[in-house]
Amino acid sequence: MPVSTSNQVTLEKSPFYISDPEALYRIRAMNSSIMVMVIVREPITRLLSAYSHYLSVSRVFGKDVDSFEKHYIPGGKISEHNVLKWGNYADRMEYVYSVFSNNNHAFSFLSVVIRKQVLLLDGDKFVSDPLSQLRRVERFLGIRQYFSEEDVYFDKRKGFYCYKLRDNSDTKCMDGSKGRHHVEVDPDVKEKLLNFLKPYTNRFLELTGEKFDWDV
Ligand SMILES: Nc1ncnc2c1ncn2[C@@H]1O[C@H](COP(=O)(O)OS(=O)(=O)O)[C@@H](OP(=O)(O)O)[C@H]1O
Repeated sequence: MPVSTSNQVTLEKSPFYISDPEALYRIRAMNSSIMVMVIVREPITRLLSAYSHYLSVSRVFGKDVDSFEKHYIPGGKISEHNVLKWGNYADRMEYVYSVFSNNNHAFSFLSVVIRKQVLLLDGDKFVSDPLSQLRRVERFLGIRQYFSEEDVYFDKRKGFYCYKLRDNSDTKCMDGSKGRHHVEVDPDVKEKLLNFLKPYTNRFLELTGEKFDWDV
């Protein structure tokens, strides 16, 4: 974690914090006022993202790769392990809320916990309208509004928004491991996965009280 002074806010990120309950308890023990931001994506997009990661890692190690369908639905039967590992946020949010509410009745205190210490960001909006989510981050952290239309532009080559540096005319996009190509998914396969995930997705929406522009 970078060193910071008392008038600075330190940010630290890892995709593993919310999936590892032990890490969450250790974070809370270190500083119980820590604020947690979780970026969430539409369930199929999340599975596609995890699949793109699996493809690139497998290629580095020269391993054979399964198709998207075979990876998540081997032999026509959904791989609960693979799908739930990458597509189920309900369990993870339950950990986050229970650790940060510091009591055995996490859910009666949920609204307070969400408002004060846990922010859910919409990862799909982060792609289409990054400023909307950056504003939410600024408000949540209680820092002055910094980002504006001047700071971002849509980079046609990257296919994503990129950043304009303020101190010179340079630009910065996220590196090649961010915004990887997503394979096309057969609509029937998509429907099968969404149906399987439906109870988990509904539980997640109920748990968080958030609204997303997804098909559930
Ligand atoms: N501006 C911009 N440029 C590139 N990528 C963008 C951008 N905004 C959001 N995204 C989405 O961020 C996804 C990668 O996020 P993370 O780095 O948090 O994921 S992880 O830490 O690697 O798990 C990445 O997911 P994948 O497309 O699956 O790679 C992107 O969809």
